[in-house]
Amino acid sequence: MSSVTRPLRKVLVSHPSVPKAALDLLQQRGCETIVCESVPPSRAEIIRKVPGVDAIFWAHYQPLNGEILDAAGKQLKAVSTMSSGLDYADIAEFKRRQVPLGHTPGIVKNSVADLAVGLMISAGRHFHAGRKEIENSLWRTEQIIWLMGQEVRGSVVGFLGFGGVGQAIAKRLQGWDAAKFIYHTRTQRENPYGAVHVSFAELLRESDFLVVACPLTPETREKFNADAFKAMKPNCVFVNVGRGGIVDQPALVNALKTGEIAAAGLDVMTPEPLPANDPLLQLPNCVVIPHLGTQTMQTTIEMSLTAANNILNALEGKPMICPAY
Ligand SMILES: O=C(O)C(=O)CO
Repeated sequence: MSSVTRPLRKVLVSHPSVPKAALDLLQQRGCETIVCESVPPSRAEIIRKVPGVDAIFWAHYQPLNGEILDAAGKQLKAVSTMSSGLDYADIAEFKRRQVPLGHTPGIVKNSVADLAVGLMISAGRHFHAGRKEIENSLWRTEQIIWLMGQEVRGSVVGFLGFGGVGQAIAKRLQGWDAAKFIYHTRTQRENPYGAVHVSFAELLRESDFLVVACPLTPETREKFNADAFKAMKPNCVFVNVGRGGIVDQPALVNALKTGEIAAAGLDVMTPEPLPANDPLLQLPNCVVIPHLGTQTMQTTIEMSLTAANNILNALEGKPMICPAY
């Protein structure tokens, strides 16, 4: 009996640190992986290596657009990112050319939600300001009222966006005795957490913690502007694990300086990387971390496997696990 060997399908992998598990999976399922070596990824290297590939494993946050699709060629059958957010991808261009595009939202929600809860507590209880007081020999043992924070117990926890990440945060906060969960999204979301759909104005007015857990879109860009911060409670702890562009950052700096809000915890900001002399870093009431949402090996490996499976499914004519459109 003669066996027919399928030609190897070529997959360009845009970064050399993609977990081996994903490369092994692609190779075991009949793909040749062409791995770009440059760190940070070099567009020139990608453009040089991408012509003629069947699929692209896009493992970094540079623009993923018509330029890359043109360089790849018309035989391209699948692209998957290794991220939840797709603000750097020209989805309209993928739709127009009917190139399947995948991403990894379901996986990231757990590690991002863990981090969001960490930011709620570290910002709400003044970890950064407290550390600075120690460094400046200003630990006030003589004071009773000093670095007073916001507890989750009895608080209204509000969410802009209540998809996978927002609901994973609410799940983690079950049992923390929040007064209620409220959220603002375009449409109401059935949810087991008793979270109530409210207008954006109510979200601003009522939240003691306000967590941004939505993607950056034309609708959400700079949604948190000077007017929004003015409408928030002075004790409000603002947390952003969505995207920096959802916030007018100078307005946030002003709100934190003037006490319009109490504190902020940011995993995302503008720009990334944030320059070491950025005003955000001067604020004692702002916890800033360098976009660590998915920085655990467990989640990174799972994201890479989901991206590989998105690609394999599309190459085998099946729907992607997490299609972007
Ligand atoms: O997966 C993403 O898009 C993230 O930004 C996780 O933090």
